Amino acid sequence: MSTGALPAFARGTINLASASLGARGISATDEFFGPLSRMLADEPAAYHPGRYDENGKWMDGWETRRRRGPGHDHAIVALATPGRIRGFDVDTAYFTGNYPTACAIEGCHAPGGPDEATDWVTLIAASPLGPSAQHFFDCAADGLFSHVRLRIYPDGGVARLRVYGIPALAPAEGPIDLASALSGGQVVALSNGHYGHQRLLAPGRGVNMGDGWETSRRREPGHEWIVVRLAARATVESIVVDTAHFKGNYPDACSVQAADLTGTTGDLPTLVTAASMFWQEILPEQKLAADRIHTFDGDRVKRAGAVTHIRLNIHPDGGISRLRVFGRVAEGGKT
Ligand SMILES: NC(=O)NC(NC(N)=O)C(=O)[O-]
Repeated sequence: MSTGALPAFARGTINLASASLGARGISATDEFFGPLSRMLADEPAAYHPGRYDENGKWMDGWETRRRRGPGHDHAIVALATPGRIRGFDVDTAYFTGNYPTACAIEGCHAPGGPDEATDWVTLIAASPLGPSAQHFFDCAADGLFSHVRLRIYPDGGVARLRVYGIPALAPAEGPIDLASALSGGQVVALSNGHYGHQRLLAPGRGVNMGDGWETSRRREPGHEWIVVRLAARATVESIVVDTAHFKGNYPDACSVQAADLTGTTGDLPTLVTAASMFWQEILPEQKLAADRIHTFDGDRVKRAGAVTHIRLNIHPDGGISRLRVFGRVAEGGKT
């Protein structure tokens, strides 16, 4: 089961198999005890001792029935976005008498969906699994993958599959959201993330107040901030700040700074944090309102040349559901 500690290969990646980022189960040989979709849930697997449904014990994951003949079960997952895969976590949390004895994983790049003619590449050769534990596998495969196929031998349950990778930046004619997690935008430092920050760059609108970045109440002078590495070096044209669901705790105002860190401090949080004190302001302080999408564009966003990082300041504290930073990729491209 999940301990929260991630291996080195997961650094700087996102979970490309995250349901809340858009990953989906495409097909499975069997889903008798637990549907494939449950294996992609973002939250750690749970166990409810007394919970049964019409098929048996309710288990938090994908679980097939006991095979009574040859063969093995497998399932195909469409990743949230195509990307480069760095590694996997095959988590058998709470599957103690019904975990598969081994798994293997293949990948393909088939944006329209795999079919009979699709070429699958082996990413993880058949490897043993144990009861109720995370199993980390690193993956050095080159190239982009849009789907993975998980094979389990011969049958059983997998609580969670996490696919750690780096999203590919899709080519675009006009401005794109360079902060989007699905393009490769990442939070690299922040002053306070007491109630979470992981969903600030997620696609779509927040479903509730837990779906964004929220600080604790600030009890001293100053303000809170968060630094985002953009998916590519780009010129910023507009900024969207969405306070969806933040009604009694939206920030009074926000401002944005930016910098081109190409070839400088990298993403070491302490260095980025110190340097960001002097970044140029591209959006001066703007008042915010509760539960609303704020679009800052035109002359309000100062043209600052190509930048790789932005810092969103919120005055003095509060919650932001989503941040979008629209711009055009500059010469030199991906950060
Ligand atoms: N106690 C169980 O979990 N049994 C069975 N599984 C479910 N989910 O009921 C099985 O055969 O693996």
